[in-house]
Amino acid sequence: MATLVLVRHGESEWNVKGLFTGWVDAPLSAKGESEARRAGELLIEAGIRPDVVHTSLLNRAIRTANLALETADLQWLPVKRSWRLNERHYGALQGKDKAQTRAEFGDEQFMLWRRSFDVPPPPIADGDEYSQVGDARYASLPSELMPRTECLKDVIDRALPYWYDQIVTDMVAGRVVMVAAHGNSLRALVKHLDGISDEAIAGLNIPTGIPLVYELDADYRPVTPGGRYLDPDAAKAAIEAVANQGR
Ligand SMILES: O=C(O)[C@@H](CO)OP(=O)(O)O
Repeated sequence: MATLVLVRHGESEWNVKGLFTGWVDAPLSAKGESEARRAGELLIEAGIRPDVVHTSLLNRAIRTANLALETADLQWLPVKRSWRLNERHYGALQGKDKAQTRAEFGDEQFMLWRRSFDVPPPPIADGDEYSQVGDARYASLPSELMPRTECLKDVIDRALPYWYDQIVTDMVAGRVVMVAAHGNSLRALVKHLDGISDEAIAGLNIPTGIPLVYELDADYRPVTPGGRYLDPDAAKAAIEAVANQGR
């Protein structure tokens, strides 16, 4: 049996402002930092000690992992990072206010962009102030792999190679793996793990900063579908809050 810990980064300053974030490198809010430390405490309380950590290339996930590991006295753990764990690229919506977008385009379009499986927002222009083209952290990414927008299906397509090549490989080697990533990149992994349909995935939201633990069988499938949040009550309330963003 393998143990996998998924942690969405703590609340970011752009979560507070209600802005579409995507690949924009928004920092954690003060509350997000304490959520990240709490994630470390929850790991200690649950007696879970990761052997290796995977993060995206975005500071909010990196800092969440750092703060959780510092709290759990595990700063020495090996860490691997990849753009493949980044948040979904939100295209031309990056930097836009969620409530204003909903008011302008209506509920249906807003939710299609936010939660549908295969409808991406319009692409972002390379010269846009919120484009990541030219960002040094993606310098080794071939232009054809650099997203200008993504739907959840695109995120699954770019995250699964990393899942199989890096995360599963670590688990095959007997390591407890922690992944610090994002609302939509974790939705992609959870969809794969739990075999959630393209329709049902629209209803799945991931709360910030609360570790979600999966025990996986020999085929790296969940023993208990949905895994378990280490603080289920806090997770329930936080899931509601994510679902209601922009309202
Ligand atoms: O803005 C974003 O990048 C994401 C996560 O914060 O938002 P949403 O939950 O609307 O997909």
